[in-house]
Amino acid sequence: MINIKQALQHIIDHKTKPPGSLGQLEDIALQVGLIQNTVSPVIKNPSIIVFAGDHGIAATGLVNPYPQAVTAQMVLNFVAGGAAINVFCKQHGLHLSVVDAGVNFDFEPRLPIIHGKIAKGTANYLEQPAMTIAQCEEAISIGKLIVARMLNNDCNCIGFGEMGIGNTSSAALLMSAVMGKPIGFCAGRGTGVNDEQLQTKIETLKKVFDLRQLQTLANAPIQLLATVGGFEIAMMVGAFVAAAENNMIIVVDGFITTAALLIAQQLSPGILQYCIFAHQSNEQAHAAMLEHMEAKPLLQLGMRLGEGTGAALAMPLIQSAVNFLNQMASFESASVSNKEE
Ligand SMILES: O=C(O)c1ccc[n+]([C@@H]2O[C@H](COP(=O)([O-])O)[C@@H](O)[C@H]2O)c1
Ligand SMILES: Cc1cc2nc[nH]c2cc1C
Repeated sequence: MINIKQALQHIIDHKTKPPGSLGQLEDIALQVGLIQNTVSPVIKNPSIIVFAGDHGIAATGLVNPYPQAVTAQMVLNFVAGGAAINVFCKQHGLHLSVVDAGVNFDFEPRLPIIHGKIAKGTANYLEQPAMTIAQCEEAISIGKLIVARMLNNDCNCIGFGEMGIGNTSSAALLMSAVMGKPIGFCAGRGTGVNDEQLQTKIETLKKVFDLRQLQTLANAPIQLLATVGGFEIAMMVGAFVAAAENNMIIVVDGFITTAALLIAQQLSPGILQYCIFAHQSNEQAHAAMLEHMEAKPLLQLGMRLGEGTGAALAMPLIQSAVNFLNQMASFESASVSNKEE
């Protein structure tokens, strides 16, 4: 008896092309077939979710060049359809959901956003843990519920994105603790700090790392997340876990999203088999984080925007992988001569 993996590989290898000539698209076709346990997978209602949240540290101005208020302003921009992610979703026919995971702003209830606010931003982790364990667990639960709702709407492929001024700092701290790499290696320019601001960011985050004893939390994902994470990151962690539990395709965006996945991986060790890595962000430590996960990102466009923009751009490639698997002729069906085997 051949198993599903062998069956998929056989079909891929007998399409009218030299073996391996569709490169990474062949890996994606195999992976999606395995996720769905079928030789004819389908992508249904591909969607992007952008989780937004504010960070207490951002109000200090020590780690981020843009003011905290930009998080809420960008959420309103998402709602108005004016952000990069809106443009790409429209172009590629993707459904877009925007989640208020914890933005420091009172959005009108009638706005078309998912109101999942845990609090109006995290606490400043220079002073106290970013959130309580209860808040962290609540965020994870809401993330799971959001994915359950997408599943009910017949979606089986989600691109995960985020928006949160200051969240490259959370991501760097999570990376540093989980991967055991120094803060100076994990912290990057985010939205665009200059050399002097980068030094201040690194010094600040080093202080946080020591103060919060993050080296002791490398294998305590919930505590680590509560100590230096963000509400949008925690909600994304829950969403990742639920998506894997439900055999959905997880499309991972940039630096912050991948940091959330580092935590999700600790909670759900098999999660990577459901993950497709959309792109390598220009945030300098993203490459090392991807390497740590043995991930091969589809795109490298020098992007570092977030919002799920890389995930949105990767969706048509994933669709192409599924389409070639389902629609391309085989050597046999097209009567094309194959190499002698
Ligand atoms: O996705 C990425 O790789 C990425 C890299 C750098 C910055 N960002 C975005 O920029 C914001 C965080 O940057 P910062 O400098 O405020 O920490 C947040 O809204 C992210 O979506 C995103
Ligand atoms: C303008 C702006 C847009 C963003 N989108 C995601 N992060 C962002 C950060 C800024 C500053």
